[in-house]
Amino acid sequence: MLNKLIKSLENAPVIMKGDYPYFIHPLTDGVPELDPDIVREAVSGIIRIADLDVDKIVTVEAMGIPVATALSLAVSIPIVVVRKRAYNLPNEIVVDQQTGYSKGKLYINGIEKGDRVILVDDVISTGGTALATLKALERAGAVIKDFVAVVEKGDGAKMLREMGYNVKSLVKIEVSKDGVRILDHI
Ligand SMILES: O=P(O)(O)OC[C@H]1O[C@H](OP(=O)(O)OP(=O)(O)O)[C@H](O)[C@@H]1O
Ligand code: HPA
Repeated sequence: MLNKLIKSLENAPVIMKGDYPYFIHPLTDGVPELDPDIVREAVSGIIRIADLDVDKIVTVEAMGIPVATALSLAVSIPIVVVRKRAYNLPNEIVVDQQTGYSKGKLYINGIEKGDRVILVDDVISTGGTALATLKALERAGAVIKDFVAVVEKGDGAKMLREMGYNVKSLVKIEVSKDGVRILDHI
């Protein structure tokens, strides 16, 4: 079911960002080109495992957007994009984001108290982005029904599960300077 996604992950090049082994893949980088079949596989997988009894799909710019958009089209649920720039609207929520290779701020608008949401992202790695986003969603009063990452790399998902969050993924991988290894998939 995830044939093309898995094959493409196995063949993904890895570059070092300092000490951080970074895999480059069409779904997580838009590079070199994103085969629509891979997006379809990801969306079918999410629909298979996710709780989609929600009012809004939340994703994080930039590379959560392609998969969240395709999911939104398939299930007719609107998207809220967590942005990396301020709009200074009333009630905008600002949180710090840290990944394995970058630091910044995330800005959340468009979540009302009581909104039932699913968070969808292309990758979870250190869990820094997801944790910041989940905290912001809690501050906004959202009911977080589910969180699905297409690719799970490293220990971030485990950390969030230990904190009590419901974290799902389609493919679990190990990344080293020598390449990507598939550990598990749905
Ligand atoms: O679990 P973490 O270590 O936080 O990594 C996961 C995040 O990293 C990537 O985003 P990035 O901030 O690189 O931005 P991009 O989507 O614009 O590439 C990815 O889209 C996730 O949001
Ligand atoms: O290694 C990675 N590759 C692509 N996107 C990512 N987001 C976090 N880590 C990675």
